[in-house]
Amino acid sequence: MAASSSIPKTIYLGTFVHCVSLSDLEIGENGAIGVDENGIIRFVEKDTELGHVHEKHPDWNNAEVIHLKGNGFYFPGFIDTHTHAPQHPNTGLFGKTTLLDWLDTYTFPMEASFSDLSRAQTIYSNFVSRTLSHGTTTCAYYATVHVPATNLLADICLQRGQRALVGRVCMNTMSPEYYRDQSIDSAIADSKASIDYIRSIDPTGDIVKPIVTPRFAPSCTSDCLSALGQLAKETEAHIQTHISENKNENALVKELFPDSKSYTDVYDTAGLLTPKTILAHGVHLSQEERQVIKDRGAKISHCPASNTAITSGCAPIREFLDMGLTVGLGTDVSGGFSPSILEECRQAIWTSRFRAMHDGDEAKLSTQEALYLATRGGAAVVGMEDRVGGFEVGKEWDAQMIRLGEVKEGGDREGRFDDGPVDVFGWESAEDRVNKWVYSGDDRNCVAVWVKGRLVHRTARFRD
Ligand SMILES: O=c1[nH]c(=O)c2nc[nH]c2[nH]1
Ligand SMILES: [Zn+2]
Repeated sequence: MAASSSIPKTIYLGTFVHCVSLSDLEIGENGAIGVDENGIIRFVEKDTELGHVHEKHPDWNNAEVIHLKGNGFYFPGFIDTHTHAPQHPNTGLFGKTTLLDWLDTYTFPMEASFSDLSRAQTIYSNFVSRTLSHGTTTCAYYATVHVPATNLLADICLQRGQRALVGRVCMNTMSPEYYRDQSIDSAIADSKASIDYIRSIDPTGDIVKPIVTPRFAPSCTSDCLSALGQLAKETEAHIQTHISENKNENALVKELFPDSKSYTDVYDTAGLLTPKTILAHGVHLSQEERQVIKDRGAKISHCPASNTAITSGCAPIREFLDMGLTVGLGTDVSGGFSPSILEECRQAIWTSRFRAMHDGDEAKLSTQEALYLATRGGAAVVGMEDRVGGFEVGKEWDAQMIRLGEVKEGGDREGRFDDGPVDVFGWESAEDRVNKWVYSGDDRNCVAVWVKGRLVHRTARFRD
């Protein structure tokens, strides 16, 4: 169960930055946001001061007040739409592998070791802390095939207050003997057991929810995929899987499913493409496949760091956005080499520029667009667009407090760099400060994080 925490009614004062559309960032200086005891935003005031707020909202006179000092700003919590918590110890370990040999060399041995619950406890609690410290307030997690360890990951997220979709991984074929589901019946029973457990610890699904997780088409027989589609339907659960990440993988899918029209068709036939489905990668999807995904209302998790690290390719995100697909960002640890969605924003921007070198300048993603994918786009991918992703009355307070380094006139750092890598000299506009953060900020700049009004991470610079 979640540690019971009473949240004081709080007024947050300072600069607020969020995306109002794919291409527009709103920067409100001298703002005030009132968050009630349930973590719901009750008012948003622009260009104001505390006295005026108290005059306008007299029943908030006793509310706690948090002033954001210096040159920082509040930003919505990041949403990681695809990552693998058990692969955290392998972060940065991929050598020159590509997907299929990477799985055999690094991934399966690490995931298999999660039969040991104390190991799972160490790695999962570390990874949840790590992602929170980077401002990730919601995460769609792959766990492993093990029910106890998967349930433990859900326990940890609930206890720490991070919103999470937690999935027991299904893989009944083409996987090592030491790490696979032994039958379709046992795979479905184990997934059902994990779904039931996660719903028992958080019946409202406010913080943790289950997600049906076929690893990817080559790891599951078509009967297993169909049984998982049926399970998702019966339990009204979310679904996550990988699709069209790598060319060798696509060739394998063609060989394993000769009667299917395409990779997308394999999932469609199994009933796995729904409005609650998250498809990671999609680098090599044909136009027809993209249209089927759109027609089914399924969503795309763009994982650019992973796509580059294991040399899968550069996903055509501009084309996806132009045709109206819903897209968010995923760190895809440990194909991806960082747990940070801020890093993923940069990688999405770089990848779009590599596409632009062939496709023309329209392919480029702007800073604003990357931030949109990291927040509102991600919220839509995980089905929480009415609750999180921006600062509006009625939304929940999932936010990070960003503080940047301040260079004092004539001052020297004297060896102190704990305020992060971004130096602000004082003449920068608020928009400049956001850009400096996106291109060179890191977790040292994320000094506090809230989920549904609860403080879930803080550093020494919060309130110093
Ligand atoms: O990026 C990936 N990570 C994985 O663990 C995986 N399994 C199948 N396909 C995958 N792709
Ligand atoms: Zn993945």
